[in-house]
Amino acid sequence: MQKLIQRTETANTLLCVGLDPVGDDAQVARRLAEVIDQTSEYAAAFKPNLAFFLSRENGVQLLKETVQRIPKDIPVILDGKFGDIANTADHYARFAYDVVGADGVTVNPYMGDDAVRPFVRENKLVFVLAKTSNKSQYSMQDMALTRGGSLADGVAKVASRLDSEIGGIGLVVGATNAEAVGRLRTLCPGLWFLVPGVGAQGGDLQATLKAGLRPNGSGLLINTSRVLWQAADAGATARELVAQINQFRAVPA
Ligand SMILES: O=C(O)c1cc(=O)[nH]c(=O)n1[C@@H]1O[C@H](COP(=O)(O)O)[C@@H](O)[C@H]1O
Repeated sequence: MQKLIQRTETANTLLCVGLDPVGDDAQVARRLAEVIDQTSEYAAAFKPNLAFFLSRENGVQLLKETVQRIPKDIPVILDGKFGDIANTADHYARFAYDVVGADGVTVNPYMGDDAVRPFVRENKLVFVLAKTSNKSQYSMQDMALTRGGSLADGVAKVASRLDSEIGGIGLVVGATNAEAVGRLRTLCPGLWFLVPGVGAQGGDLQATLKAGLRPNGSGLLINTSRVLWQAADAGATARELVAQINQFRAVPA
């Protein structure tokens, strides 16, 4: 968390550069290097999505090389949406942190908090899926709990409790539903939110920032992946996104 806060403050950015590489192997290695080098200056974090690496031969090697190329002061969140019993989760955690060298992960909390705990380590970030950006998320995440609120609200409460107990927990909240961003911000005033869905999925950047920024102008990591991968000039696109985001942030005291 310290690394993330330090990076967002030093570089004055909340942009998370998503790395979802598509193309043939030679193209992909070249393009990954290009996107990382061009966007580093503007990146608060990088988020490689594991699926896009595992879908190719030598994907783990490519992922390791990708993480090694990222400047050491920028946190890397491995988006694996991991979620299994603690014994198995421990192996996913070893993969993410010890093999790949990530600073954080995304975790699916469906199996309960013992599926999340193995990812908590000193200086690591664990982003728990709460209200996702996809179209059919509501069929699960809006389900009413007998104790009140929705399943997404319940996840937010568990995440808050875990964070105060062991620290290092954030939420994944899609930018496609600004109202939900605001609701979860009310439930979890202090947590960092990883927010995908801006760009290719059509999320409303302005409404998301308005609903989710903490009063100090931080607390959100705005992710975009395809937009940067496909950009003719990824650096200029990242710079423009940071400028748009910073317009809505409170001026630091
Ligand atoms: O956990 C995620 O990062 C995630 C959660 C979510 O609710 N929605 C979502 O799109 N994502 C991921 O964020 C990235 C979005 O990519 P773009 O739509 O291309 O910006 C992909 O890697 C998704 O897997």
